[in-house]
Amino acid sequence: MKLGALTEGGGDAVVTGFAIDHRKVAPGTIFGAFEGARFNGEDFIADAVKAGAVAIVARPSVKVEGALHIASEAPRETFARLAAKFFAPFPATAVAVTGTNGKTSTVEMTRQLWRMRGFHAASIGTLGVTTADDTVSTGLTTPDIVTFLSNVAGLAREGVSHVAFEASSHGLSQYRTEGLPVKAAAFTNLSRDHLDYHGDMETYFHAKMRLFADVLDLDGGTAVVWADDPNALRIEDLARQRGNRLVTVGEHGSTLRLIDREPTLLGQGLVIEAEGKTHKVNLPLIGAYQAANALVAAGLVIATGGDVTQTLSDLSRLQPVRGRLERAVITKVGAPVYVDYAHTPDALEAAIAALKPHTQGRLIIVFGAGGDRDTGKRAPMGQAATAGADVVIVTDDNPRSENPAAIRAQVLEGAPGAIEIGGRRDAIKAAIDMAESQDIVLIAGKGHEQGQIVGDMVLPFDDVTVARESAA
Ligand SMILES: CC(=O)N[C@H]1[C@@H](OP(=O)(O)OP(=O)(O)OC[C@H]2O[C@@H](n3ccc(=O)[nH]c3=O)[C@H](O)[C@@H]2O)O[C@H](CO)[C@@H](O)[C@@H]1O[C@H](C)C(=O)N[C@@H](C)C(=O)N[C@H](CCC(=O)O)C(=O)O
Ligand SMILES: Nc1ncnc2c1ncn2[C@@H]1O[C@H](COP(=O)(O)OP(=O)(O)OP(=O)(O)O)[C@@H](O)[C@H]1O
Ligand SMILES: N[C@H](CCC[C@H](N)C(=O)O)C(=O)O
Ligand SMILES: [Mg+2]
Repeated sequence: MKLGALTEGGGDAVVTGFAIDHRKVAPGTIFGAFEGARFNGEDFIADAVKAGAVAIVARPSVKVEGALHIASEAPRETFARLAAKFFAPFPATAVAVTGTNGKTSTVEMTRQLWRMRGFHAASIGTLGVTTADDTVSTGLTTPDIVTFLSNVAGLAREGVSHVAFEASSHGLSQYRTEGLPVKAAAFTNLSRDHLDYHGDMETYFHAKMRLFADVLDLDGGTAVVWADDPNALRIEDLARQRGNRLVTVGEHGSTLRLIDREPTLLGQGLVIEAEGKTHKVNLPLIGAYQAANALVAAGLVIATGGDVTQTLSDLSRLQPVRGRLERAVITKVGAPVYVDYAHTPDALEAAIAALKPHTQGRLIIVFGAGGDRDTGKRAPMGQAATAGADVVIVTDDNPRSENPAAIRAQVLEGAPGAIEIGGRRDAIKAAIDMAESQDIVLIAGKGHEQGQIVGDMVLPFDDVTVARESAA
């Protein structure tokens, strides 16, 4: 592609790719120079030009020599728009999910529901890029803009027509998922997380709102809203103002109204009112939170043309999502051990509430909090665990650069009297050894993760495997 086809005054120079890291610049690359949290990309402009960059997207005040300066007050946004032109075409149907908890589950369920209708579908998020054939990890929930757009374009080349992606608040505030038409955008919920990055809840909420204010298609786009969240009305108002269609789901929903939910042995029976009819669904997953995510996923499928009755009936064939209330093993005495990715106070509450109706004895929880992330959520996580579980074991999550004992102490502030066992393997073993036949063990915080981040090292660690080894 010629630079002139992307931007005015670009001329005949050939564009070969896009990069936001100067170390990835090759001859013909357009380099995006952004101010970040740790570095200022503008410091690497000269190096990028030396490496062959043909154009630099940067603020107007910045000096660029030897390449075209594409000046913009919002360089991340401009870069995303140009990169999207370069990487297009994309799958015809793209939808995005934001919210504090439930994004991964919802995009995965959406992918499954589309697949049941015979579409070539994919999802992108914390679990990586998932298609019917495999899952490829990207490292982040919302990859950087170049990885994201090239992945989505690659999916289109493979014949994928439907893609559902997670839009994390970090990703939204850094314009990591812009540029492709988004036909429907979903909001799952808002609760405390990531205040280390966003500062306060209102700023955090506004980062998420960007999905509905800027990213969702203006023409014909649909906002899908979990109507039982206290912030739902703010999203609904915005969607109405912009003239977007609305699909609302939940007890307060009007498109899919949840009338009843009864836990069964292996799942739950849902009664849903839609289009004036009552539908009964046997969802093969436990927990109110999984019902919520399944309904949001159904909302996205309906928003992109799915038939209401068919979509609701397909919910009974959903497969579990990796690391979300995944039953890892049943101990020798008969206690089931679940692994869940709850790493916020609200998620812990939801995971505990999901297991409570299935527990005849005690609920034993093992969890910790990640290092180098929101420290203010630690004590509330301790509180949520103590309020809901009968036995609380506080252990390590991913300490990263922090002192693990100090993280545990902050969690324990909210969980006085809890048992403290630093090593995650020892903690899981202790919980499993302690469990009697009627008890349930919940190992929370790491879900599908395959490693424990300690300092700069990633040590192999999988909660499911460790639980199985401990129960053997
Ligand atoms: C805080 C945060 O989100 N940081 C991400 C962000 O960094 P940043 O823009 O602040 O970048 P920076 O490192 O300060 O560098 C500034 C610019 O200089 C460039 N650079 C930097 C160094 C160099 O030698 N050359 C160079 O060109 C960088 O590529 C960047 O464009 O952009 C980088 C490139 O895409 C990401 O790698 C980085 O993720 C870090 C590693 C991270 O840990 N992110 C986590 C917190 C995150 O994003 N998490 C969310 C999860 C949320 C959820 O699911 O709840 C996610 O979406 O994964
Ligand atoms: N709708 C929900 N309401 C409350 N808690 C939920 C909900 N969905 C999921 N959770 C909790 O959050 C955990 C993470 O779920 P999931 O991975 O789907 O969320 P996510 O938004 O993708 O998280 P992340 O921000 O880490 O990417 C689950 O294991 C569960 O404990
Ligand atoms: N996407 C989440 C993952 C948290 C997982 C937890 N195990 C931790 O390390 O804190 C985040 O970046 O906050
Ligand atoms: Mg996720």
